Amino acid sequence: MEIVLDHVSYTYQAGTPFAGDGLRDVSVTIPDGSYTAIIGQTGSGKSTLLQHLNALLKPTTGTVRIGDREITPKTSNKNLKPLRAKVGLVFQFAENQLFEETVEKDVAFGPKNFGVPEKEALARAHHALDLVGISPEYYENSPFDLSGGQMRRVAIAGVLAMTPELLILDEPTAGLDPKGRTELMTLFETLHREQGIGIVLVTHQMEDVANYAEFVLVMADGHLIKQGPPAEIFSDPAWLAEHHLGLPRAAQFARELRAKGLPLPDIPLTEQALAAEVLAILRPTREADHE
Ligand SMILES: Nc1ncnc2c1ncn2[C@@H]1O[C@H](COP(=O)(O)OP(=O)(O)OP(=O)(O)O)[C@@H](O)[C@H]1O
Repeated sequence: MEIVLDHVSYTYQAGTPFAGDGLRDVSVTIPDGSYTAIIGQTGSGKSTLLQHLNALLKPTTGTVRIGDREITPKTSNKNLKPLRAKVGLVFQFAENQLFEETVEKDVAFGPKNFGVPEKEALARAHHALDLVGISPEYYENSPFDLSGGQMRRVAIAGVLAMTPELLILDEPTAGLDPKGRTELMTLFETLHREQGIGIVLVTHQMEDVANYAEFVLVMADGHLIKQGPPAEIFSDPAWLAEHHLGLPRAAQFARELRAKGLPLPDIPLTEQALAAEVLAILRPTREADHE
């Protein structure tokens, strides 16, 4: 599902002395089925932008088109439910939204609330739990007895049980350990690749941008200040630093190696790509040593 923002601005508490701009004149297209990352320093408008992608917030001015639905400042809140099922939003610390007595009930709640018959809702819940790696032995447990990482997975299963076309993720791995982070990011990548689910990811982790995103939006002070593929976004470290952003570790390391004289042809963004480039340089040298 394509999403198009056309000159969208959003003001929190508009018309009060506490009014503050969340978004300022943002125009952007998020292509159908893409994997898009949104980066920017704290308070730059990333979460505000995300909430426009499933009409949780409506623009103060401008329009948002989500698939074939147009959302304007005047759009009524009625009939937005089907849209929110198609565009699943995983909030920061999603586990805080768990509330049911059992894991199974929590995940089935969304589809049931949407009028899906009990049996099908449970089948969807089981499928979603399987996708996130929660095995049947946990179905009858209270979600609150699980580990933090498992709770997060159950909350994500709740969103997946709605069979969304697009998954919006607000720092989904915040607070998880490295193994939990990798597992979740791999899950999203698999959903994207194998099921064609579009992903919009807000992250402060430049490695995740380099490893997974096809397209990047950079926010600053409510404005969209740059957009493009990761290689383009990460091509100017000085510009990134100006906006309190950094390079992925592999790119930083590659620059240091190059400064020390290693003739790297490109600045790779991922550890895998860096390893391949370094090996390609070392291999002929090693072969020569053996002759
Ligand atoms: N509920 C609110 N009421 C008033 N102002 C808000 C509210 N939520 C956000 N803002 C303001 O809107 C601007 C954008 O905030 P937003 O949360 O979208 O930024 P962000 O880039 O997601 O930040 P972070 O990385 O910390 O999550 C900030 O100036 C923020 O203070």
